[in-house]
Amino acid sequence: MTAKAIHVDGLSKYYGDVKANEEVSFEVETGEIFGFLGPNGAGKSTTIRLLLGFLKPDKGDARILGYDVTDGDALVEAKRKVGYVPSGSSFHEKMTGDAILDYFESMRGGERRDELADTFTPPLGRKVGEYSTGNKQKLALVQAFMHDPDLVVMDEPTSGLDPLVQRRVYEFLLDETDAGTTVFFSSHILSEVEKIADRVGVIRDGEMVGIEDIDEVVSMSGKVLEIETAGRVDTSAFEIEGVEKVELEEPTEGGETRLSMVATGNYDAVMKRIAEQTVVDLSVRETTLEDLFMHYYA
Ligand SMILES: Nc1ncnc2c1ncn2[C@@H]1O[C@H](COP(=O)(O)OP(=O)(O)OP(=O)(O)O)[C@@H](O)[C@H]1O
Repeated sequence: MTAKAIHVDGLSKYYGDVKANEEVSFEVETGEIFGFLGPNGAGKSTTIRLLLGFLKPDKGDARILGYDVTDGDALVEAKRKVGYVPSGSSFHEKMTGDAILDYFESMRGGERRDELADTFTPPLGRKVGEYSTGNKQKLALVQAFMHDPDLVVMDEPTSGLDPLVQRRVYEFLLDETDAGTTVFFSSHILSEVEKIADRVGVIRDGEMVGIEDIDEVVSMSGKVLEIETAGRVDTSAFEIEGVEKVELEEPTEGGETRLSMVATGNYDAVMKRIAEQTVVDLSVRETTLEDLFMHYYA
């Protein structure tokens, strides 16, 4: 049986009294994009640093590409096949981008260096101290992929990038995973995870609170309906099978009532019930990870 790209079982890490990770378990399949989602301080960077062997776990197992990250020799082997984009890359400020890439190339190869420099265009001839945050991030991406790794672990990879470059990164990652590379990335941006990930793990207070398939999340959660009606409506009007989270705002001074709900099917019954009202405004949208996020964090 081939090893999972990432295998984490019961991983726990404490900084003194501070719980950073507790009993975190998940697996990432080869070729998938796994989004690791949570707000600031949830424990994402700690998991990533444990995965790359920068920190030792207090408890639990972590394997990347089948290699035990707590075994020094295995970790060295693994790192030849793994790329890493740290959070807020901290390259040596006095070195040029080219010199930094030379250094990484000497350690583990760089057969894709030129191609990636063309894709992300960091100003390689300049010293990193003169780089903008976005340029540092571009250099980090070239560095992480230039040895053609099997697995790339990224801590908030698109922070500091403008929307156009972000899009280029998303397209690049999707192409890479089509070609068999596995991508694990952390984010606190829900729309980003939703755009590119196959699955998402949600971390809260150091604990994994949910692992969901993106397609299932979207199809399971149905449509969000927001309605504004003239006059009062009671939430009981929408006590219909397949309608959930009916919320009512206080009527405005003009007497309009705003209602929102999530419909997971049975749309005909919902629409008929809506048609009984005097509808001033109506919007329908797919549920997003934002809604999922609220589900876990509310
Ligand atoms: N070196 C450290 N010493 C003490 N506490 C730490 C240390 N590093 C992280 N923590 C704490 O551990 C918890 C998890 O932090 P971590 O950086 O892993 O979260 P994160 O989800 O990556 O957050 P962010 O999105 O802000 O980077 C937080 O409470 C944080 O304050």
